[in-house]
Amino acid sequence: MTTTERKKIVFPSKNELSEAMAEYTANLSAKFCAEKGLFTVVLSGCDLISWLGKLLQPPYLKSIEWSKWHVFWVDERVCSWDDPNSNYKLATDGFLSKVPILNKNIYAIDKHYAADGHAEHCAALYEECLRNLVKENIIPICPKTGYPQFDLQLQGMGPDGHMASLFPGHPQINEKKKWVTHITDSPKPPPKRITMTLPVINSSSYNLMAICNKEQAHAVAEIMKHNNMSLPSAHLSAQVETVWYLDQAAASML
Ligand SMILES: O=C1O[C@H](COP(=O)(O)O)[C@@H](O)[C@H](O)[C@H]1O
Repeated sequence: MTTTERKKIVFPSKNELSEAMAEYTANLSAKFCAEKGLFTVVLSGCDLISWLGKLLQPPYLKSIEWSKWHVFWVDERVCSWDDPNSNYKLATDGFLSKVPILNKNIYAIDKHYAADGHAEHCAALYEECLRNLVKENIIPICPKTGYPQFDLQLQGMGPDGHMASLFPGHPQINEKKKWVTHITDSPKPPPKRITMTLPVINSSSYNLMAICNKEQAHAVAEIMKHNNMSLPSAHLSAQVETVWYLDQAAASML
């Protein structure tokens, strides 16, 4: 089953949205840890990490089985791990360093090729890492799509409608062969990035898109009201549930 239906929930503010996102993530963590003994969660960058801060508070900090988490990035900037642009650094400083997730279960971009700016190598190595985890039965292959099936992906959207590092008018959105691809001319800096491809994103069991800003309101309306498929985020779907969490500002043009 692939659900193309977009479930939408509008929250009064960022605070309520963050609380709901924490609860959603914690519930899925409990479900998947009970069912299969692990939870694969894919992070994006930018604002999302600060919203995940609620997971660092009670009851989640103690109740979540952090040692069963396996953490990935839907996209990453090709730069050194300690560069302020790095999604890995953002997540590590703001979230991962504050919870007892095992280091070996955190799957970052290759440190050296990233620091040297080799986008294509970084994408190939990240895909190889995913393929190895499939062999080790950490990530299953989705029987319906044939791509790796993560439990939960947490997405964000830019004002131009991009998600991950899939930008409007750029060819990466059409990639079907690779699991991870690269871009060297991203319209949003930095230009070199790697990104999971759309079939991998949409093979996820659950996809949660969280948006909290009026800058994104126009793109939200283009997608929700006009189904404008030229915006990459309009293509987001999932195998079980696709849910869009918006604050009032992001939903202001609906
Ligand atoms: O550049 C990126 O932007 C998107 C959207 O971020 P947002 O803060 O505008 O929601 C993000 O999801 C992605 O991971 C990041 O690399």
